[in-house]
Amino acid sequence: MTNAEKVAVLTEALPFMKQFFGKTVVIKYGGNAMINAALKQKVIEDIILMKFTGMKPVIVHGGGPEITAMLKQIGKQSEFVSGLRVTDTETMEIAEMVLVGKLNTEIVSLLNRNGVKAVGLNGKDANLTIAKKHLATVYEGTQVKEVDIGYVGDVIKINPEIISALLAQDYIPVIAPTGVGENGESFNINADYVAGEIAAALGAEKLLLLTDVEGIYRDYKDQSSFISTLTFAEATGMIAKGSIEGGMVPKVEACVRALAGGAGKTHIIDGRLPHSLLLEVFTNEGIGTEVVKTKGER
Ligand SMILES: Nc1ncnc2c1ncn2[C@@H]1O[C@H](COP(=O)(O)OP(=O)(O)O)[C@@H](O)[C@H]1O
Ligand SMILES: CC(=O)N[C@@H](CCC(=O)OP(=O)(O)O)C(=O)O
Repeated sequence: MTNAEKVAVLTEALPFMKQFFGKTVVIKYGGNAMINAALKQKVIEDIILMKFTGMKPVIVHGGGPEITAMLKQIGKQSEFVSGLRVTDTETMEIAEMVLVGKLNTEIVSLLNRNGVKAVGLNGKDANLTIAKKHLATVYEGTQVKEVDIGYVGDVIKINPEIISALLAQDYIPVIAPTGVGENGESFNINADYVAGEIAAALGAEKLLLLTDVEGIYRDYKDQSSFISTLTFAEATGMIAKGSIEGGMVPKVEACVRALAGGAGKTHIIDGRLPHSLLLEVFTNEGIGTEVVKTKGER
């Protein structure tokens, strides 16, 4: 790279550094970018760079594949209904061990070893994520049924004071996707939903969801149908039509929820691409699919 090119990269980043200085950015970290060690290090580096350029990153992490692997080790098969893990008492215990005990502390430790101050939280800390039982919607022919899938939770309230207190003191909060019920019971919540609710509760400038595809496709089977900007209304329409399926549904719903709750902009980006966070935040083109209230904002 020539000196002129190096300067161009830095000057291109400057307006974004100004725009996001002091602003809260929620990052949902999961999927492939979390399993692969080399990618993990790059995500951590990006978050640290974002922090040192003045942003206030908040991390919400997943860990679905790791929960599945741990359940397999104890001889338990994972079962999903409408993309959500059927969670009996034993599964809940394992999910909490993996998400809170293992993955949350791993991410916190990686950040701390790289020069920032990170603090781990789960839904029970300071009553951060209040939840109630989620009933899964299942379609059988023309019939729609609601099914009890155990300790799977819907967020009913986020108490963001602990996050705000940590951000004010320069810490990076790292949040595991569990919730607490009215009787103190634990709930397993899809991490995308937790990220969407947290972005809404904080009125975050941005919600960035890392995934294992480039972004959203109008038709998932047709790679040329990639969409770079989608409005709130278009996204809701695509879910209703069934053009967004499986693991992408909670992501898009999380974007819609975050925007409805007051977040600025939301992005679904490719976690397989090294430094995808930096490319999204600090370049004119950005990457991935942005889901926005109305077209034309930046
Ligand atoms: N319209 C769509 N555009 C892009 N991906 C889609 C679409 N519909 C369904 N998908 C699926 O959603 C998946 C992303 O969800 P998931 O695998 O749960 O992500 P992660 O593990 O990163 O949280 C993609 O790999 C893809 O198979
Ligand atoms: C209810 C439910 O399905 N919870 C998820 C929580 C973890 C998660 O969401 O992890 P990813 O973001 O890596 O998929 C699960 O048990 O897998």
